[in-house]
Amino acid sequence: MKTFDSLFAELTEKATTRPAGSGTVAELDAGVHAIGKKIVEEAAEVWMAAEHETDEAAAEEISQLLYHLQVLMLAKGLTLEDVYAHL
Ligand SMILES: N=c1c2ncn([C@@H]3O[C@H](COP(=O)(O)OP(=O)(O)OP(=O)(O)O)[C@@H](O)[C@H]3O)c2ncn1[C@@H]1O[C@H](COP(=O)(O)O)[C@@H](O)[C@H]1O
Repeated sequence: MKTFDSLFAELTEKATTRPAGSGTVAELDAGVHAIGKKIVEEAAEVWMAAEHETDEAAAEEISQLLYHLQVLMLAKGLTLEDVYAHL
């Protein structure tokens, strides 16, 4: 099973090697403004799923929000340590 750290390592590799067809590369190319909008959209989906859908649906939406947060971290050049320092 993937973890937050292993996904970040995978996305870091994608950002470096830029394989064709990678959604991560496309999102990084779209820029911080577009990624930020995606985060807001996914956060709303997390909220709605938590209130009105199953626990599984909420967990899936949370995973998507975590993914987009990681893409934003990469776009900004932030590391896991930069974020963990504030936990
Ligand atoms: N975990 C994720 C992940 N979570 C969410 N997403 C993206 O976020 C979108 C969220 O989907 P929604 O359900 O909100 O649907 P949507 O709003 O219609 O989606 P879009 O129209 O924006 O594509 C998905 O379509 C994916 O593009 C993800 N994209 C990739 N990953 C993982 O990231 C890794 C690298 O992926 P690639 O860069 O695509 O190779 C792989 O391990 C993937 O499993």
